[in-house]
Amino acid sequence: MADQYAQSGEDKPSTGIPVIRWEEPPEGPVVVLLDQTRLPAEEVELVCTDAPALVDAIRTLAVRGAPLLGIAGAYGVALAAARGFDVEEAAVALAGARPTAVNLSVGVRRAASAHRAALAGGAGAESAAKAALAAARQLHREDAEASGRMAAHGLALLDELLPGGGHRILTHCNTGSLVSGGAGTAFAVALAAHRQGRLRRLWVDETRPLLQGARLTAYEAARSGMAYTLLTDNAAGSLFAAGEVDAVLIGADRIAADGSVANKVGSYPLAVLARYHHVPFIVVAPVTTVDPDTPDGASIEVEQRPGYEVTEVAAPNVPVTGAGGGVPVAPLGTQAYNPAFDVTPPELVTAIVTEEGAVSPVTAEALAEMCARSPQATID
Ligand SMILES: CSC[C@@H](O)[C@@H](O)C(=O)COP(=O)(O)O
Repeated sequence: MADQYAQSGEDKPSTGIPVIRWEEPPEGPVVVLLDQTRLPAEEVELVCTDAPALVDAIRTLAVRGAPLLGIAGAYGVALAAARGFDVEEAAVALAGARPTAVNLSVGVRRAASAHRAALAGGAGAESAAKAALAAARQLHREDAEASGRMAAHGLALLDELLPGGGHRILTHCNTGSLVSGGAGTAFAVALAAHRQGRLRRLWVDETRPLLQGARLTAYEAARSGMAYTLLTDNAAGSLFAAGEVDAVLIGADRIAADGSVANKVGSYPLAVLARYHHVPFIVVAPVTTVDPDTPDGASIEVEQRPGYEVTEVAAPNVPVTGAGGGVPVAPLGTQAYNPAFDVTPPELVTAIVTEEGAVSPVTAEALAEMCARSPQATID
C-alpha cells in the first residue's frame, strides 16, 4: 500500500486502515479514502478517480478535519494532473469545497504551485504531474511529523500547567489519526498522556449535529485503549461544575493572525465555561492552520451547513451521509441554524500549541514569531 502512514515511522494511526493513500492500479491513479461517514459501524474505503469525486468526498465529510483536508486537496491536484484534467480548474474546485479550514487551500496551493513551477521549468505533462504528487507526499509526511512534535509540546505544557498529573481532558469533535498523516493534533496530546500513564480520563463531547466525537473520537479512543467517557455537548457545563475537567484540548480549522480560533461549533461555549471555572483551554494545530492573511476572528468565513443535519438524525447503522435521508426529529419544514464552526477570541485561549512550540498568553506577535520559526512559513 503506497503512502501507508506517510512512511512516518512514528505513531501509527489508531484506525485499522490508512485514512488516505495514493494508488496506481493499471486503470489509472486513484486517491483512496477511509470513508469517515461510515464509521464506526464499518471501515469502508472510497476510491476517487478524479478531482470532482474528491470534492464530493470533502463536502459530505467522507474526508474531513483540517490537516487531512490539506493532504486530500494536494492529492486531488496530483490526481487531476496525473489523469490529464485541467489542473488549475481542479485546484479552484478543491480549494472551494469547504471554506473554513485554511489547510485545504494551503494543500491545494502547494501541489498546484509545484505543478506550475515544473511546467514553467520546461517539464512535460507527465513530469509536472509527478512534481504535484511529490508535493502532496511531502505535505503528508510533514503533517505526520508535525503530529509527533505537537504531542510532545502539548504534553510538556499540560505537565507544566497541571503538575499533579492524572489529567482529565475534555475534547470536542475529532482531532486524531483520522484527520492527519500521524496521530493528529489535540487527540495526539491526549494519546501521548495516555501512553505515559498520565491520562486519567478523556471526556469526549458527542459533537452535534454530525457526531464526530461520538462516532470518530470514541472510535479512536477505544482502539487506543484510553479511558474515555462520552457526553452530550450540553452536559459539559455540569461536568465543569463538578470539578471533573482539568483541561480542554481542541484542534482548529483556522487561526487568525490575532489568535482567534475557528473550530467545530461548540468550541466557543467550552472556552467560556473553561474561563469561568479556571480551567486551561488549549488549542493544538499545525503551523499550516495559522493564517496570517486572516487578520481576526470576524474575517473568518464560517461554513453554514444544510438544516437537515439538525432536523434529522441518522438512524442506527445508517451512515451519516450529510445528504439527508435520516430520521426527522423536528416538524417538517422546521428551519435550522447550522454553522459548522464557531470562533473563540484569543483572550479565552490559554495557549496555542503547534509543532514549533506553545504561545501563552496568545498575542499576534507571539503567534507570528512562533510561526516564523517553521519552514512551512516560507513554502508557497
Ligand atoms: C485537527 S482537526 C481540527 C478541526 O479540523 C476539527 O476540530 C474540526 O472542527 C473538524 O470539523 P469537520 O467539520 O469534521 O471537518
